[in-house]
Amino acid sequence: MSADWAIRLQQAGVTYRRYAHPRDALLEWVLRRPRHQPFHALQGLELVLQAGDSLGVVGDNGVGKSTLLKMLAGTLPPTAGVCEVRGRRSALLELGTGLQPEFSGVENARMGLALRGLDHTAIECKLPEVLAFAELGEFVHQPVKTWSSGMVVRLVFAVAAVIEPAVLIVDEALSVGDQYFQKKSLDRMRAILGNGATLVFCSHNLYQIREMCRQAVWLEQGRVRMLGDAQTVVDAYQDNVRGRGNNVDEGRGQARGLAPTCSSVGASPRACPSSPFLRSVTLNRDTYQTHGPFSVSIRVAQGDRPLADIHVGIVIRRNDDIQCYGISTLHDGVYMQPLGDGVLATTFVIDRLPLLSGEYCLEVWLIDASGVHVYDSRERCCHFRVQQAGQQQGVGMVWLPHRWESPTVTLQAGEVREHALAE
Ligand SMILES: Nc1ncnc2c1ncn2[C@@H]1O[C@H](COP(=O)(O)OP(=O)(O)OP(=O)(O)O)[C@@H](O)[C@H]1O
Repeated sequence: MSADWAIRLQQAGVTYRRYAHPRDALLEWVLRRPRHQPFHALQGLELVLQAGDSLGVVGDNGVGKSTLLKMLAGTLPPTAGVCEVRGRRSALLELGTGLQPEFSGVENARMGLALRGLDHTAIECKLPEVLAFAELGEFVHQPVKTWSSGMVVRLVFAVAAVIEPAVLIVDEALSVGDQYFQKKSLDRMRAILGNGATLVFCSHNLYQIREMCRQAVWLEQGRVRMLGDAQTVVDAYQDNVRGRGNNVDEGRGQARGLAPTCSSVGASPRACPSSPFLRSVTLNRDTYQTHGPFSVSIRVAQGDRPLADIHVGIVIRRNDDIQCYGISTLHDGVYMQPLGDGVLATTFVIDRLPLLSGEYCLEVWLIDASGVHVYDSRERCCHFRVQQAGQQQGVGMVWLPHRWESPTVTLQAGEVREHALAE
């Protein structure tokens, strides 16, 4: 094992005490007799994370992800085994953890920095940076109990991020921030990683896990089901979820609910309603032929974002929810073209559509240059039908390029079967 480890778990576990009734905890303490059931939230975790590495944590609800992050953050000691973390750690856990609701934002920021080991001089030095990052304006002087959850996460992330931790631990909390702050936070996390810190990141947004993390761990009922490179682990987890017939958030969760889908507003099957960012997604027709041309026109508002920071991702999905294909301008290395008036446009073209008969729809995302942040999205929009000429094009979902190889046989009339069998 390399000496450069930042996190080391050896048979680590956490067992909670579960009480049938809240008063049982008090009675247990007073009577000195157990009145709880032990619940093993984490068991036998073995993990070594090298300094500078990044680990995503995935798994269903209630499998122990937050418990693991709390243990790594030091707020919940393991009840079994060993959990070691090297260097200054900073954690963004459940929303509002450690905040004093009656204190103002500034007072909470000071307290947060002190809890992370900064002395008075260092706190006063870092405080302006925290406040500038959080961008809360005059609200920082108000008690945090009057804040929205998005404002709370701004302050908590700012405190967690500005101290340049050796180990940064981020739980799902980021998802309550607005789009602007989510992007800012993800960019900051990348910068911290780039400076050599170690990251542990838990999210139900698997796209973000894939993009942010080199490794991932999949937890199941408090145990490690799989540990390895993020792509492999996330793919395996998604396969497992799909196998159970559930939908899994592949990364559009952030943008979910931002705008109505076509079907929900009863719009034309070929065009999606506009929104501030994704102005229009338009199909040139509503029925296509297998091997015929297919194109989608997309227009977006540039806003104040640089051209290089605006990319479009597109997914074709069949009506049984199978994702047929997804690609983006980012992955293809192309940029949208300005049309004037702050509008950018591109057309996604398939010259010979390989899809076979069926009903399909589109998903379109507007993403940034890191590929992590989603500015806007449309889900299950622009429904269309594909018709194939007949069985000669095959059965299934998609026509695959193919050929049949067999020895050349020259057959004479009347000797078809004998000759073919002799071969
Ligand atoms: N303080 C506690 N006392 C008893 N049981 C707890 C306590 N905290 C969590 N648990 C239980 O431990 C298990 C793991 O909880 P945890 O919050 O770590 O799951 P999670 O994977 O983060 O879930 P989610 O994705 O829903 O946030 C759950 O069954 C939960 O009910």
